[in-house]
Amino acid sequence: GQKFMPEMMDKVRTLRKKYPSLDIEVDGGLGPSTIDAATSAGANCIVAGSSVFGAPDPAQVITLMRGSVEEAQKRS
Ligand SMILES: O=C(CO)[C@H](O)[C@H](O)COP(=O)(O)O
Repeated sequence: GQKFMPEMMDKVRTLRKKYPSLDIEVDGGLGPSTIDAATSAGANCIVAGSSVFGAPDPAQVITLMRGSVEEAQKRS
């Protein structure tokens, strides 16, 4: 898959500030090591391929990423 692009998170942050209830999707390179950067910038729709399908326990990775979205929403 596409590598995570941290430099795009400013764009996500700007959109989130302007549109508090918009669905903002990030796709590419998302997994346990990158999810918090995306969700704290304001992403709430997460597309993930390799980190889920390549995991020994896919459900655990999904739960972790969902938790990251929820935690970021609580902080906002
Ligand atoms: O559907 C896709 C491409 O068609 C996604 O971009 C892809 O599955 C993302 O993969 P990864 O999480 O491994 O970067």
